[in-house]
Amino acid sequence: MEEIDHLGHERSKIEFDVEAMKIVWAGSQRALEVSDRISRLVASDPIFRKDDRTILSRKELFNTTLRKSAHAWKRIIELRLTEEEASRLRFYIDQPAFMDLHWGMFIPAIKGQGTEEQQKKWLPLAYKMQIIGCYAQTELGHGSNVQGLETTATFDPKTDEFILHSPTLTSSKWWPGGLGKASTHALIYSRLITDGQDHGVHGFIVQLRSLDDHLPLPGITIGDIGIKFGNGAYNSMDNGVLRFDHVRIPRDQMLMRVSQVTREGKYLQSDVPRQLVYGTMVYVRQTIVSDASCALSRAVCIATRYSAVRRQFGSQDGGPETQVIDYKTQQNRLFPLLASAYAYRFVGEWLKWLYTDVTQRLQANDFSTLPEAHACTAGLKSLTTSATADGIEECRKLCGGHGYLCSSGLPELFAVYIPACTYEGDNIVLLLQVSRFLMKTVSQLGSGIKPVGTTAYMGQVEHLMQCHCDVQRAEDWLKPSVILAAFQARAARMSVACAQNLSKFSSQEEGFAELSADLVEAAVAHCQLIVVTKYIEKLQQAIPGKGVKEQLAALCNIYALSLIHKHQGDFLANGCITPKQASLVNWQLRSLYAQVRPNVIGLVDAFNYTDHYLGSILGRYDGNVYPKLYEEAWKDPLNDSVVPDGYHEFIRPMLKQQLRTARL
Ligand SMILES: CCCCC/C=C/C(=O)SCCNC(=O)CCNC(=O)[C@H](O)C(C)(C)COP(=O)(O)OP(=O)(O)OC[C@H]1O[C@@H](n2cnc3c(N)ncnc32)[C@H](O)[C@@H]1OP(=O)(O)O
Ligand SMILES: Cc1cc2nc3c(=O)[nH]c(=O)nc-3n(C[C@H](O)[C@H](O)[C@H](O)COP(=O)(O)OP(=O)(O)OC[C@H]3O[C@@H](n4cnc5c(N)ncnc54)[C@H](O)[C@@H]3O)c2cc1C
Repeated sequence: MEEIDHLGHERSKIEFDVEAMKIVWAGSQRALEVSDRISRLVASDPIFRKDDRTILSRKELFNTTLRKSAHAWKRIIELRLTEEEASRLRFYIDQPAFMDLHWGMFIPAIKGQGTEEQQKKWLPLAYKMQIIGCYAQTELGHGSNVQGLETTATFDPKTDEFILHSPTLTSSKWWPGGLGKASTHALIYSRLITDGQDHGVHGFIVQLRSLDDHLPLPGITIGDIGIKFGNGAYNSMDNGVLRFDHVRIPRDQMLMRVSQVTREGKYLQSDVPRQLVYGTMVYVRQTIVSDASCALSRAVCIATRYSAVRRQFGSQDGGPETQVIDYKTQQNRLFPLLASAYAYRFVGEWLKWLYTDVTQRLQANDFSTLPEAHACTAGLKSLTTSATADGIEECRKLCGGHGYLCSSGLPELFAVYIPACTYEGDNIVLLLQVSRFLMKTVSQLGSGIKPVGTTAYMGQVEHLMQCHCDVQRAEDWLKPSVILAAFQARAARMSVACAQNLSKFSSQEEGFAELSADLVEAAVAHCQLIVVTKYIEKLQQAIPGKGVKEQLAALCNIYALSLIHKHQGDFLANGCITPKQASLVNWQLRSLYAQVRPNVIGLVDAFNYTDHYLGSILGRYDGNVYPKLYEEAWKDPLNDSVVPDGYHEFIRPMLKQQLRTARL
């Protein structure tokens, strides 16, 4: 039977080159080719099916994680996939698994904090999957406060070993992904004690389970922490609990790039900053920003396609009803999310560059950009994950009732995504780190230290404190210089106001505690400025393809102006814009929505997601929603029998009881 493209009419209206946009989204022609090939490979392999996830029991679900991971590894070897291809393969399999932590944290931690010798010993084993590693930092009692961790690693000079111990219940490691059932090894973050002295938290490679029978090694208690939010979803991951009872490991299993313990038990601190022990978190936070663009684009793709298929009200003379995507309220909720997905893509690309740059500098013992890298990764991780989590939920609502069905793909996406607001640093805790960095920058303004990088705008603080927004007509809001000036003035004024208020407290600490809500808002304003700036810089590059740059520019304006609208309280209260200018923002937004409306299906097609990856009937490429929803309903196990199990036990006696009561 010939397949009908129910979105064909929409696709015929597209005014730009979708294939060229796919390259922009993927990052390069080669990245697109890899992504396209690997996503199809996954989609065509029955072992990677995922449509049954929500009805599997926890054990069955975890079993599919093991099966999929083993099969993926087999395919990686058979097809001799590169590291990039293998990482795309895991991405498109789209099932949280211990492998994510092995490749995403265990290996990067050894690379970042291990000496050359340690890397030579451990990395080949990890690359060949001869050991499986996880990242065990968080404890039952402490997650955000890393300095509060309680696990101890006490050096025993007699045997040249560390003794790992969990002295309290709250020191139990709690949460690490892959720890519960799969990992053989872990990177354990624990307090280093030598000669009775506590040197704070350091990383140690510890074997947890036998490589022969997978049983925990002596002194180790280990298990899964239990079922988490949402059916299926993150429950494919074995987040674990772990306790040590005086477990001994050789001295050379402490990661020694930042500091060392000698054979004699002497603690040596090299001249690299101690914060490098936190380096893996910086690396992962950077990847989480790009991941946010993936999760948000996925939800937006589903909501956009479905909004073009769905019709409700507005039928005249028997004609078709209105596509819900044509309601201005739908556009006002959906199009800023589409724009955010693109914005996060570009800021994610830039952050990757920043991270590579800081890593190269660190190799050369240049630590000058580390504080900025920490602030940017922490802040952008926080900003993008919070907005993405909210955005996925908004997309569910944009799909009306059907969005609540698991077959829409949105409930599972939401459940899997939301912990991103918590893991790798609670979003508020991370924003407070950004505000600390901003307050330091403001305090140094008069000292001759010139702010650089993402805080360079603070160098013009005097101008930014009193400048006026140059908007007379709605179209003036399309000028990048006008948008940037407004965002810079808002960010600078909010930071300066916080700094001035902080100075009224007797101690910095007390001021920070009291003003933390304002400080968080100032940090958000700064991070939004970074995203807007990086998007505008992206548009200054050559971008080939008919109409591609125009669409990206329209989305950039939607991103920036919808933020001004949403946060107009900030912009107005700080005098960055006038009420008249705020209302012109809305006029301009409506006109931008009209400009992108014919192109939105093309803009989500450019994500190049297969139906398998999207995992959504509402978001199907062909828009054939209703027959497939109808078909899917019958697959539910409840429909295996016409009369439900339990009818004779529960329903029938109740009905008969009612009959008797009615007769009385
Ligand atoms: C593949 C995805 C799957 C994800 C699976 C999830 C995995 C995980 O969740 S792993 C566990 C992640 N845990 C966290 O993210 C914990 C969050 N907490 C922290 O990162 C830190 O404890 C802190 C940053 C919130 C505070 O650290 P603390 O040592 O108490 O630092 P201070 O606030 O006193 O700051 C001291 C100084 O250090 C700077 N700094 C802090 N972190 C970093 C860093 N990562 N890199 C560079 N610099 C850092 C901080 O800015 C301070 O600087 P100064 O103000 O100049 O003194
Ligand atoms: C799905 C998932 C996977 C995870 N995977 C791993 C893993 O692989 N390895 C690992 O080590 N850990 C992992 N974690 C743990 C994770 O990193 C921590 O949960 C996270 O860092 C938050 O710490 P917490 O749980 O201690 O939160 P808490 O700090 O207890 O936060 C509770 C509340 O207190 C607030 N709060 C805390 N401190 C402050 C402050 N100073 N000022 C203002 N408000 C504050 C927070 O904003 C939050 O609202 C995972 C967590 C989850 C949910």
